[in-house]
Order: sequence, then C-alpha cells, then structure tokens
Amino acid sequence: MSPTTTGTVLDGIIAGVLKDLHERQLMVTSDNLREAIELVAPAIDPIPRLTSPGLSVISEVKRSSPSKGQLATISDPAALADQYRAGGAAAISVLTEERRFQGSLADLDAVRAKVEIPVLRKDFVVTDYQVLEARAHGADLVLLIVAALSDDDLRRLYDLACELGMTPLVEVHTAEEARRAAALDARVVGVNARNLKTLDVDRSIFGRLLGELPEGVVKVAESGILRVDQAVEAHDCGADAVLVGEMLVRHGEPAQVLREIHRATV
Ligand SMILES: O=C(O)c1ccccc1NCC(=O)[C@H](O)[C@H](O)COP(=O)(O)O
Repeated sequence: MSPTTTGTVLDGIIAGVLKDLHERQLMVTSDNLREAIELVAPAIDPIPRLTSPGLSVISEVKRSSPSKGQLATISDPAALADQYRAGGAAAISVLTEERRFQGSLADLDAVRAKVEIPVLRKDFVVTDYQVLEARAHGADLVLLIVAALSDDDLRRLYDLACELGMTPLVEVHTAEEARRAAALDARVVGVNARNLKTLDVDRSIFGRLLGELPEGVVKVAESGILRVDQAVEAHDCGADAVLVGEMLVRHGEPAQVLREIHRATV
C-alpha cells in the first residue's frame, strides 16, 4: 500500500501514523481485530441523525492540532462526549491520531462505552487494518480523506467499511476530489475548509464545491467553524451537518452552543 499524499503536512502526519500502526500490528493482528468485531454491537446508521431537521452537528473530541497546537485539556473524553450528546449532537467525532492530535483508541473506547449515538473514528486511515480497528473499537463511521488515497485504495477501504456496517465519511477539499467521492457513490461527503497542504482555512470552499456533490448525498461542512453564525451560514449554504472541534472544546458549556445552533437552524 502506498498512499498518495498531496502535501507536506499530510505526508508528515501519515508517516507518523504508519509508524504507530506498525507498532500496534505487532501486538494485535487483523485476525484478532476480526474476532473482536464479532463481539461488538452492530454499527449504527448515522444518516437519520445527520439529516434530521435543523443543522446536525458532528461534535469532535479534539485536544490539539497541527494548525493551532494545544486546544483543551480533555481528561475525560467520555464526559465531554456526554455533554455533546445532551446538547443534541448528531454524532461524536473522536480523533485517534496520537502524535499531532493527542488522541487515542482509548478515547474512542471511552466515548463508545458512554454514548449510544453514532461515533466517528477521525484519523488518517490508509490501510485495511485501521478500518478493522475502527469497527473493533465500536466506531459507526470512519473518515476517508480522498487526498490521502489512490482511487484503488479509496474504493477498497470504502467497500471494507461498508462491509463492516460502517458509514464512511468521505472528505474532499477540491472539485477533483469531489468528483472522486461522487464516483464512489459515497452517501456522506465532508467538504474540509482546511487545506491539508497549507492548513489555511477557507469556509467558502463548501459553497463552491456544492455543485460537484451528487444529489441526495449528506453534505457535511468541516473545519473552521468558530462561531454559531458561521454554522448557521453553512446551513444556509446547503450543509446538512457541520463537523466542529475547536469551538466546542474551547467553550465551557458546549451543550449550550449545540442548542443555540439547533434553535437557529430548525
Ligand atoms: O485541525 C488541524 O489543524 C488539522 C491539520 C491537518 C489535518 C487535519 C486537521 N484537523 C482534523 C479535522 O478534520 C478537524 O479536527 C475537524 O474538521 C474540526 O475542525 P475545527 O472545528 O476547525 O477544529
């Protein structure tokens, strides 16, 4: 497997991810993961929640990031996820990448054990093993970043996730990537406002790529939403859902923010 990467930031992140992955594979085999998958509850279909009235919010457990550094001390990710649930989050996104985001599979386990709403494994998934891991740790959705994958890998990982009952969130940032997502027949597509080459954020990209997304696909505006009015703007522009990290983890009362977004868009 040789992931196709398009920028130095993404290259660097994936290089670290592959090193950590190698360590885990020495301890837990793919067969072990397949055995574990037999024992976990079936994946939840997130689409009803992502398309319910008003703007749905995929609420992220995010400690740190390459663009902003440390964002929040999250000692109890399950408690944070529960606040999100109480505020009406459609799903919880859990960053599991360790080096740059200070996430972990333990965070995913803790959140999964706490909430009964859909959970996204948010990572840089480039191998079958990581898709198996996501399901074995109870994820309902898995992120596939088009810029990080060749067409063959994207198709194979997409099909594997679906075969395991999960819903891939297929992330794009350019018109060409949007066309590649459309060719997959992806049911849920995220338009990332953050350029993973430069880390620049441009929220207008969502509106510009809208015409490239197939009718009927669940449209998620990702990244850079730092105020409620920016979430409302994404809704007005046609987003079914937003994926929000920083605004929620920096706010003392994230459930209030989620309720405000719901009130403003329902
Ligand atoms: O957040 C970053 O700096 C980042 C850098 C490189 C690759 C991915 C990155 N973030 C992952 C995400 O997709 C965001 O955590 C997510 O969309 C939420 O973004 P935000 O609301 O801006 O925290």
